[in-house]
Amino acid sequence: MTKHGVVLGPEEAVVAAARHFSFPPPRTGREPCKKLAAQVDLGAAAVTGSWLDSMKASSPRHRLMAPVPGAAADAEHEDWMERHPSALERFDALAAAAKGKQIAVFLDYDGTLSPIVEDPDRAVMTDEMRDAVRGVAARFPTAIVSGRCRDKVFGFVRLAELYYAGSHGMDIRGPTAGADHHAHAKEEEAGKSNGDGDGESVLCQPAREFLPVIEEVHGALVAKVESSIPGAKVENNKFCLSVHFRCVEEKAWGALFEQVRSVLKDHPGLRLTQGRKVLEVRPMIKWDKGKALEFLLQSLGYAERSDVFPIYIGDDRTDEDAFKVLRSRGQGAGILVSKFPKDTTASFSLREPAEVKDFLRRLVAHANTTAT
Ligand SMILES: O=P(O)(O)OC[C@H]1O[C@H](O[C@H]2O[C@H](CO)[C@@H](O)[C@H](O)[C@H]2O)[C@H](O)[C@@H](O)[C@@H]1O
Repeated sequence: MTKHGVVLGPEEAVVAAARHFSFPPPRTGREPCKKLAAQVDLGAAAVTGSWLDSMKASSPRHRLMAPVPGAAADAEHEDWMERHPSALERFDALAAAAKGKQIAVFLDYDGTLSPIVEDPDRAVMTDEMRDAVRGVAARFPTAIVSGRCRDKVFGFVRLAELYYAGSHGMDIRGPTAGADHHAHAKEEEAGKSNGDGDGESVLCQPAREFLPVIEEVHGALVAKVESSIPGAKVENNKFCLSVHFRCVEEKAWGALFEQVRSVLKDHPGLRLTQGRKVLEVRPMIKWDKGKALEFLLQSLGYAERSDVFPIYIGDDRTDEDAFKVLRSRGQGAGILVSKFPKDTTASFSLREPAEVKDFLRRLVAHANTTAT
């Protein structure tokens, strides 16, 4: 067995059974949260009002569910936690479900490995979190799957042994150092490499042809939105763009949306989606974090295997595409990072990045005690 063929340990199914916990938690049909599409097509929902509602709902202050007072809110939260239990509290059950299987770990960045902050350029990761991710990567194939430009997220994480899927999975690259579990990926690379001129080998860039239009729209958005809406910030994520409104007064959100829409109306090849206080401009291709997850599983040689246990941890609507892939494969565990009840396909929850760090450490500790 390679050091990554670690088998997670024994017995905990008994504990899970004692708690009447099924894995993954079933859909009950009583999910009360307001339905929020992970991605909303601009053309289909080109009504400022509905976008504004959606933009407000991306703020915890506005919550994602109809507001309910006091005790009712507590009951609602409890009900949500029952359907999306803490991955830390149910760690033993999770480990039991992974027993004998090859674990692979997929991690979103913002809101998962680093706390959400006002300035996107300052969303740094702590050294403790880096150590935890390093520990996981030494045990299991590990990938960062982020909306950020790949270089930028690498700049934050700085671990060469990981896979990186930047630009919402539209820019995937394998490890540049220190891993022995990448034989399959290397083979894939030979067939699919798509050099980007920087001398690095790239595994997958399905939106390459959109680079010029993304550049053009970036310039137009900076000129139009940043200059007229105080606090707005346009971030170039290479194959997609982020228009941040975290620091924009709420009364200007409608104007910001209208300006973005006016720039995009001349570019039917692009679509608009939404994240946490951010509008995301993306190529109109069928590619998202879920596709990136499938691509990575395929590259690792895991796609057809039933003894694989992918763990995906993310906090945002765009991570739902990956959670859905796990649900439809009936494999692994999706873990949503959120303090608030949200409509999600994830099976488990963690409250914040600090809990993600604890979970990753626990995963490694457990692997260390059960490794043969
Ligand atoms: O997929 P992710 O790694 O979660 O990236 C999604 C977006 O994250 C960043 O924006 C978010 O985090 C910022 C820093 O905490 C925050 O200021 C912003 O409001 C959030 O939306 C990043 O800046 C975007 O480019 C990513 O698309």
